Amino acid sequence: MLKNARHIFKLDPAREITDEALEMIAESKTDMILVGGTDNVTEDNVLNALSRVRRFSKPVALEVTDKDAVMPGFDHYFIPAVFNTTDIKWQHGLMLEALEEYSHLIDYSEMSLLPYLIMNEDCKAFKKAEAEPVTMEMLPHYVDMIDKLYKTEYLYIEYSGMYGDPEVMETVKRHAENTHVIYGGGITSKEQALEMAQFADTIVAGNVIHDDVKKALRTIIN
Ligand SMILES: CC(C)=CCC/C(C)=C/CC/C(C)=C/CC/C(C)=C/CC/C(C)=C/CC/C(C)=C/CC/C(C)=C/COP(=O)(O)OP(=O)(O)O
Ligand SMILES: O=P(O)(O)OC[C@@H](O)CO
Ligand SMILES: [Mg+2]
Repeated sequence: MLKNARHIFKLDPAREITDEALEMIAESKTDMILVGGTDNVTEDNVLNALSRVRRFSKPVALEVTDKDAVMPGFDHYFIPAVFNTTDIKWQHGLMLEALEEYSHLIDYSEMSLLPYLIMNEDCKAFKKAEAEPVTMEMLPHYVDMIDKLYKTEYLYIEYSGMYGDPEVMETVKRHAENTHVIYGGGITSKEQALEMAQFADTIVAGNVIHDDVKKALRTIIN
């Protein structure tokens, strides 16, 4: 489902969105809605987001950032793994804890690993995941490692909250030969969406749906 998506809206369950705005998002030409956020993600607000989005036919997936805020009903589940972390717990430690507790509930056919490189040093996810900066010198090595050694299905280049550097994305595109590249961060216009879509297989617009839904709709490139 993500493999065929060119454009995704990320809905933060911890942020407000009106019914009218949600309907505009869900009935738009975006390929998928991904529910996820870095903090204050709870069982209650994820359930609320799911039940509101489920009134529409748009595919909806959950990006799991808290093992206790997962529930049946999503079309797919993405499990983030931060590759530029300084603490292994953000790459697979918390995942193992979740598996230890919930393995009896897990259907692996509906879950995918979502490897992250978090580029915006000021964003919440960078701080939470105890990430370290990825320099231009190291970037090709990170991407080669993920693409050619780990051979992961996906690679998410995360600039959450700020528009990213096209030069970074051009380097990512050159080195990611097989992995499906997702770009997210600061997209608020069609021009930005088109620019990043040159380098990424999928682009994600998040905060703009909560800030200005009409602007958000203009980021759809499908
Ligand atoms: C019924 C059913 C399906 C049962 C499944 C059972 C179950 C509980 C399975 C759990 C599976 C599992 C292995 C879970 C692991 C969960 C886990 C703890 C993963 C670690 C998450 C992680 C690495 C978080 C770090 C931060 C991060 C990478 C976040 C993602 C990016 C993101 C959402 C950015 C946007 O954040 P936002 O809040 O919008 O911030 P801004 O201020 O910048 O906008
Ligand atoms: O919220 P924005 O900055 O659009 O970023 C989208 C997404 O990459 C966040 O995980
Ligand atoms: Mg956000």
